[in-house]
Amino acid sequence: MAAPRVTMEVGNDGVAIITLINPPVNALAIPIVAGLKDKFEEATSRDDVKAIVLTGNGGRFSGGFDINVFQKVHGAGDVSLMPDVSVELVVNLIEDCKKPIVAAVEGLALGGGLELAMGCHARIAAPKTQLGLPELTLGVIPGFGGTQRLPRLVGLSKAIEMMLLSKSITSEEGWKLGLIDAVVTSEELLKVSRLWALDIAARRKPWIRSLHRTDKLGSLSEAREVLKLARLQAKKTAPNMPQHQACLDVIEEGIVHGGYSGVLKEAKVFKELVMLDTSRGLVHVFFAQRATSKVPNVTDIGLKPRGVRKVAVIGGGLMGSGIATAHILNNIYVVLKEVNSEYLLKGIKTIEANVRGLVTRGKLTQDKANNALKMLKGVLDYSEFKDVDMVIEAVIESVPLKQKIFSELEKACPPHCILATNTSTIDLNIVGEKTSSQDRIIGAHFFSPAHVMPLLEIVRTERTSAQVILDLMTVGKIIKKVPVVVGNCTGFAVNRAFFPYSQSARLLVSLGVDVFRIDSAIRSFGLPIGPFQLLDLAGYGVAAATSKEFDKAFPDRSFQSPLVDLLLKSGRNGKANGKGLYTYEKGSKPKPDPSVLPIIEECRRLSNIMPGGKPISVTEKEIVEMILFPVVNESCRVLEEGIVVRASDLDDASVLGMSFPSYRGGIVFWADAVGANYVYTSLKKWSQLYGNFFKPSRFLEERATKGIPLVRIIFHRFSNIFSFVEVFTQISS
Ligand SMILES: C[C@H](O)CC(=O)SCCNC(=O)CCNC(=O)[C@H](O)C(C)(C)COP(=O)(O)OP(=O)(O)OC[C@H]1O[C@@H](n2cnc3c(N)ncnc32)[C@H](O)[C@@H]1OP(=O)(O)O
Repeated sequence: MAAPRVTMEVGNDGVAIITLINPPVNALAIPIVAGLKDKFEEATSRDDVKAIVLTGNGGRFSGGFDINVFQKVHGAGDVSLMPDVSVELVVNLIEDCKKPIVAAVEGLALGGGLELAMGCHARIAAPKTQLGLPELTLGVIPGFGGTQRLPRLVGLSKAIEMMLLSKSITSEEGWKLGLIDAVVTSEELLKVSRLWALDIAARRKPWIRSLHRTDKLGSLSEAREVLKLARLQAKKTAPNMPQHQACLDVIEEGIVHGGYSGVLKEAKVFKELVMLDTSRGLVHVFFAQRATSKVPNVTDIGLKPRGVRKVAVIGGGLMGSGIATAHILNNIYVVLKEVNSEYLLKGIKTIEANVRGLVTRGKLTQDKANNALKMLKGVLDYSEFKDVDMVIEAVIESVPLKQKIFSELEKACPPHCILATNTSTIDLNIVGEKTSSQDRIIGAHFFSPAHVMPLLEIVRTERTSAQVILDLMTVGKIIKKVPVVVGNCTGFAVNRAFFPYSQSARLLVSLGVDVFRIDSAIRSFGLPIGPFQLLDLAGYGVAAATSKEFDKAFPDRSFQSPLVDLLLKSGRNGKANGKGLYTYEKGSKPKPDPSVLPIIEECRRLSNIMPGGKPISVTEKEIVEMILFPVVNESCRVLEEGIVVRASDLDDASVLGMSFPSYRGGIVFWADAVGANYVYTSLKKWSQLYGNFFKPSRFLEERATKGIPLVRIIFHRFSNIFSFVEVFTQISS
């Protein structure tokens, strides 16, 4: 790939076109920033240049500052690696330039990209260009003057919404708001921008420095009211993230003391935020998410994805209807098969309700909803299966039933058809045992609700073909999931790594710790709900069934708690029957139910593991660690067995599938931040006190004693199996 560079061409009309070239998104890498400074200095000093147009190569203006530099800053712990762009380039060389500068924006202008454009004296955009300041998703605030210029261009409330929610808008909306001066076709973009720049030079169009504007900010008291509301909202929605309040403080500085003062404070606060763990975690997740689309021997061997136009879903229960919904919403034709018309009707009704729910929440237009529902057909036999490209089986977890279905599918479907199962526990080799199509059998493990949750675990066996894996990855992206390819084992990657999560919570209860205190500690750590509220939500029947699978697979480290059986015996089944550990009333938050306390006492009596018969005394921090370190321990086994391609895949999957807080970077990244040795010594201590459940794995012990971070693994695939070699050099995850 050619080195990132900035070019300049001066036309006969006296307009210098400065172009960013750094595919694929023209990220503002260090050489680009240096190149921009050079070119703007040159254009300013040349007598033959009357005006300047700034644009991006390849149909994309810029995806913002190069996020790789953040990783370098984090690795080196040295914030001075960040170049001075805000004052030196955007204020001095662009906004205060004595020649007019117009940004010609196409495709996308995000983060630093949009900030450069806002420093220009006008912005012309191609249709449907994506405009936004998503820096808060990386744990920082806009750092090239965006916190100051965006409110001055679109108004305070809209700017706050765009920054705090990292919400981008189109160029058409930008034009209505005043962020964009004109929307023109892609073909006309450069021509119109040149003329616009010349018009500014000749004073036929206004020469506007955004930072100097105040007309859209409203009065000081109005602005303070807007900021106050935004602070309250951010406190609720982003309690553990400092960048939201910091962003509002910096905006306020500019309103009270002027834009330039705001720019200076912004630069200072940016540098503080980029060094925090929040930014480290979020930047890690950004790259982790992109890394999942690179699977050795699948995506790097020249295969082309085959189109998937028609999908059959077998089973119209909660999972099957969610899966069908996800496909029809993305224009993939779905045949839903059920065993009788009653179940089929129920499945179709659930899908309709899913789609209607999105319309009610404003996430889908009525038109799109109607079109989506036209992509669905219910059937009771296999006659429609003769031309399907993929089948996803989503029936109950019964081995004989699944085996029967897959041998029927082999006859009913064309030979190219992908045969996928949504099982969450059963070994895929067993599912496909009665077929001779093992190369087409694959796991498509969705998380409930399947049309909402972003993770798709793609489970491969030793025999699944690379083409089938690639095809499912491609469909996954079309239906807006993040596909993570994992190996075949009980629970696959996410449920396997997190099976100790609920077990350790139940173990703590048996040791005398309060159920609701446990949930509250986990919520404060950053998960949306605690393990017991999750138990209520999943239902105790499901919990009992999955526990059995894990007890069977990992008897050496499974904790048998009587709690779920006792709850079931008392007529409770969680949220589903309105009777759980919490009480559920329409319109109010779940409340702890004091009437469960005798059941919990009985559970402790039966477990009989409290040392000396007395409840153990633990801090909130210890509660979190005693629940999550066993998850880290199991994650180590998942890494050692090569169930994931790379450690960061497990980070990504933990964030998307288990709602592990993204600002902590995912389960493995967090464990490394805490320190493998600390995790190991804690688990060792607890295993001596409370038994084998906490016993550190071989992999963790080795990492901890050798001082190697858990993340440092490179996987190679030999024949069709993952295995790994350790490396002792730093690699990017
Ligand atoms: C000081 C400033 O205020 C600070 C900043 O500007 S911070 C940066 C703010 N910008 C952002 O957050 C945008 C981040 N990027 C994105 O959201 C998306 O990549 C996008 C919408 C630009 C493009 O999406 P899409 O077409 O799906 O491509 P996607 O796979 O995400 O990215 C393509 C490649 O570009 C890279 N990339 C995208 N934006 C990048 C950036 N700002 N810096 C470095 N690399 C970037 C990705 O890592 C990926 O690399 P890979 O192919 O090696 O994996």
